[in-house]
Amino acid sequence: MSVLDDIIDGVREDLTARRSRVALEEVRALAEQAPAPRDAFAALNASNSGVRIIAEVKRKSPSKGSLSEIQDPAELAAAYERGGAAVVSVLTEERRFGGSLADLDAVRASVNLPILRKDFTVDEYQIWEARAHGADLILLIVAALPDEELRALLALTHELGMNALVETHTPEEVERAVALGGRIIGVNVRNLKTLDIDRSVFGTLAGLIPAGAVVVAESGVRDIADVEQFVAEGAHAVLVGEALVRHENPEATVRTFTRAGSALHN
Ligand SMILES: O=P(O)(O)OC[C@@H](O)[C@@H](O)c1c[nH]c2ccccc12
Repeated sequence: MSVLDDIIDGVREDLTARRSRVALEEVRALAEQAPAPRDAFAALNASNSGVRIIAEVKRKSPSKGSLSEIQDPAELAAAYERGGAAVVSVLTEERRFGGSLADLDAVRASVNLPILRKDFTVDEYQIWEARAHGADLILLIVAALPDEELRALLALTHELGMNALVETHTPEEVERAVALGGRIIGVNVRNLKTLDIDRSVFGTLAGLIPAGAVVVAESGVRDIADVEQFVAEGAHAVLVGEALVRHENPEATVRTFTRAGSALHN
């Protein structure tokens, strides 16, 4: 069984437990009362300067264990916003990433930016839940689900006025993401089946994504040189977790990364 399959099994179990506490109808009612979603596509698409940074609140990971003792996700997210992040990503998966919906709530209350609820989305319940907790963008991992299910989840996302970051790792997955109508397409340079990083995957796959889509490079950014490289290879936005949560000054790091692309891009 791959790491991805294993993570998804845990996600489904946790989902069953949440669903028995809060019924889908209740979550839908909360989603309908939530303030209107922010336009994450527009936030990521503005292309007149620099690279957009999607700054992630990430406590731990299956490959590295604990990354940082994040005492206050709200304060971290506020630092990302001050540094010029375009979107804040909040990992809500609990077992492997140590996240929660409480982290999402804390971040929603502290920033004005669009928020990505970063989780292994396998069920429409999670999309209603994301909206109920104020998220504007959700993650759909192409490797995790067959096309019919992805299509239904993407349709619900758009119906609720949200956007999806459609994540790929192979040329076939990019083809599927494009055929499904993904407007924000991510290339994760980490293979979720093995957890190995291969930064060269980004350049190979970015060229397969048609104009009009927002192209996001995900994972493996260590420093400004990595950001520059992804931008030179066609990234409009770069999603960064570990390098920010480990840094003593996340605000300054986001600011530096944001400027990294401006000389190169268009
Ligand atoms: O910490 P990093 O290497 O900067 O990576 C961030 C982000 O890309 C990574 O957290 C991620 C990308 N796709 C995912 C899917 C699920 C969970 C996590 C992820």
